[in-house]
This record gives sequence, structure tokens and C-alpha cells, in this order.
Amino acid sequence: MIEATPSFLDALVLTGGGTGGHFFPAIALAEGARARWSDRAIVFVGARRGIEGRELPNRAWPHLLLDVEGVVGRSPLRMARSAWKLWRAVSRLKRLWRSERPWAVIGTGGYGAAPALLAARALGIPFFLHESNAAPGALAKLVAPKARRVWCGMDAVRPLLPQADCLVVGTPVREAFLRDFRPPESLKPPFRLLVLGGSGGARAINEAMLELAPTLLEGLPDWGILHQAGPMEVARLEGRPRHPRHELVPFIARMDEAMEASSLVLSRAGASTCAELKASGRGSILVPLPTSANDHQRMNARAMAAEGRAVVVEQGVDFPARLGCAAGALMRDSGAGRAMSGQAEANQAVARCLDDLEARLRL
Ligand SMILES: CC(=O)N[C@H]1[C@@H](OP(=O)(O)OP(=O)(O)OC[C@H]2O[C@@H](n3ccc(=O)[nH]c3=O)[C@H](O)[C@@H]2O)O[C@H](CO)[C@@H](O)[C@@H]1O
Repeated sequence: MIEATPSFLDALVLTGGGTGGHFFPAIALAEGARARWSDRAIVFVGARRGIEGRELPNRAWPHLLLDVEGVVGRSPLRMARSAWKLWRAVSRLKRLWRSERPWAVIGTGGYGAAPALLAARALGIPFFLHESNAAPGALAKLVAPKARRVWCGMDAVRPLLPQADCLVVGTPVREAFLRDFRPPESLKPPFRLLVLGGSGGARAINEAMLELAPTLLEGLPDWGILHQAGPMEVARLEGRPRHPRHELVPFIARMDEAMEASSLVLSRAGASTCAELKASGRGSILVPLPTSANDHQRMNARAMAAEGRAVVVEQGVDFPARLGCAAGALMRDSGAGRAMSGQAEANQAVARCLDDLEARLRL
């Protein structure tokens, strides 16, 4: 099927993806921009094989999906092929944008953002970058020096981008998270533990939960588990024995509602999930992805623990047993109304980014 190419003339381009942690902040910024500049076209550019390739066709945003993939950390042959795909995608955008020049480009990282940010840089189109994590990704490092501004999720990233003009704003969350949430203490039984594995699911968490859930739930008759295992993982785990109050799902479309209905969350420590836990005021058990670049998930998790919002359980020896102990203790507390303090904190990141964009472009 040949997709129609949207018009980019004077549009605001949002670009970010590959994973949800890079795509959903772009959605959050697009929602904020639509409310602020209702007469301006907003167009998404992303990767067909990223989460945006699945999500954008279901949404009303005009978009262009390109055949690109991650370049860094692959075998030399794959890297050469990915670099060639990227070059081809950048060339296509440059051709399009020479006749239909966008107004500005906002990138939230991931390989889905590479073509549009590189094309904007080459053509001198003003571009802005958002970096959620404590350590910048490869793309951010490459383009940050020429960005009109690099909006940062946290302060720790500034020294790692010394040539960039950084502003700390927090991590943008979707519109659905910009509201009051019912406090966890007001929830009634049956209580729910929400298990999340980031946008793709987390195999180590899935395996541990399958092992420990039967004992955990037998000891806590007022509790059930909603477990987002990831689309590929749900298929892999089909047929494995599971406690009747342990529900597996591939993906959760309304994460705000899922968090609000849960007394406690057990999750990876991606930057967007951490921002959403703060916005919804849910306490959590965080299991950082051990292989995250520069160990940024551990930094994210520790920052949440320092605010009293999370306990951190590392993977490693006896992981399921340690996870079970932490979960059992916190579930008993949460059920008794002594939820770990998850004071909800209004997220201001979208407003801060867009105020800054207005100031920089002198609107
Ligand atoms: C393996 C990998 O590269 N992980 C990175 C990726 O993770 P990942 O994409 O897993 O990270 P995040 O936790 O930051 O974001 C996930 C996003 O997807 C949403 N969601 C998830 C599951 C679901 O069922 N429904 C749903 O809506 C979450 O609500 C959240 O908005 O980006 C993050 C932000 O740059 C990084 O910190 C992670 O290290």
C-alpha cells in the first residue's frame, strides 16, 4: 500500500520513536502544541518498524513513516545497512522539505527521530530536542550542539552535553495524565498490582512474576495482578500455568486509567513510566533494565527512591525471591491503606517546552 505523503509546508514536525519512551513524549508535546496553536499543522515523522508504526495509523495525526532502524550497537554489516537506510530517509526528507519547508522540528529521541532531526540540521530548519534520560542517547549527542535548545528530563544530563544549550523541564506526559488522580488510599478491595515492562515488555520481570505470583496471591486474597507482558511475550507465555487472579495483557492503551485503578506498580524504570508514576501518585517497585545505556534506568530508579516514591529491586541472584519479598510487604501495606507515599505531582514539562519554543522563535 502506498501511503500519501502529508504536507509539511509551515508545519510543526514532531519526531521520536522506536520505543514508547521516545514516542509518547512526542505525542504529549503534539497534544500541547495542538491546544496552543490550533491553526498550525502538526505532522509526525517516525520509523515504520517502531511503536509509532503501530500507534500512529490509529490516531488522527498526519504522519510519515520511514524505513529506518537503530544504527548503533549492531554488527558491522547491519550497521552499514542501517546507515544506508538512514541516509536514504534523510535524503527523502531533504527533497520534500526544500519545497515544503516545516516551521520547526521537535525531536524526542530514538532511532525514529534520526531522519527528521538530521534533515532539519542539514537545511537549517530550527529544531529542538528533548532528552528524558540521565544519559543522552547517541542521536542527542550528535545533533544537540546545533539544537535551538535541548530540553532535559533531569539535571544529570547537562554535563554530558557540554556544547548544548540545555534547559531542565522534566519529562512530558500525555494529556490524560494532566489531571487529578484518585489517591491510592481511596481504593477498595479487590486491590490491584500493576506490572509493567516498558513499552515492549520485560522478559525477566515476566518470568519472575509467573514464578512468584501463585504464592503471592494465595497469601493476599484481596489482590489481583494486571500484568502488561509485551506483545511478543504474551504469545510466548501462552499456555504457561498462571494463577486465576493474574491477568496477562500485551499492551495497555489507557495507562492513566490502569495506574489510577492500581494500588501499587511494579515496573522497569524508563523515564516516561517514572514521570507517569509521579503524575498519578502511585508508589512503585522499580527493576532497572541492567543493560540500559550508561545505566540510566538505575539512575532513574534511584531518583524515584530518593523521593520516597519507589523501592528498587535489582535483577541478579535470587531475583524472583527478592522481588516476591518486596512485593508481598508493600502489597500488605498498600492494602491496609498505608500506601508508599506517591504524592501526585502535576507535570509541567509540556508547558515549559512550548513556552520556551515560543520565546526562542520569538512568537
Ligand atoms: C529498552 C529501551 O530502550 N528502553 C528505553 C525506552 O524504554 P521504554 O519505551 O520501555 O520506556 P518508558 O518507560 O520511558 O516509556 C514507556 C511508555 O510506553 C507507555 N506504555 C507502555 C506499556 C503499555 O502497555 N502501554 C503504554 O502506554 C508508558 O505509559 C510510557 O509512556 O525509553 C526510555 C525513555 O527514553 C528509556 O529510559 C528506556 O531505557
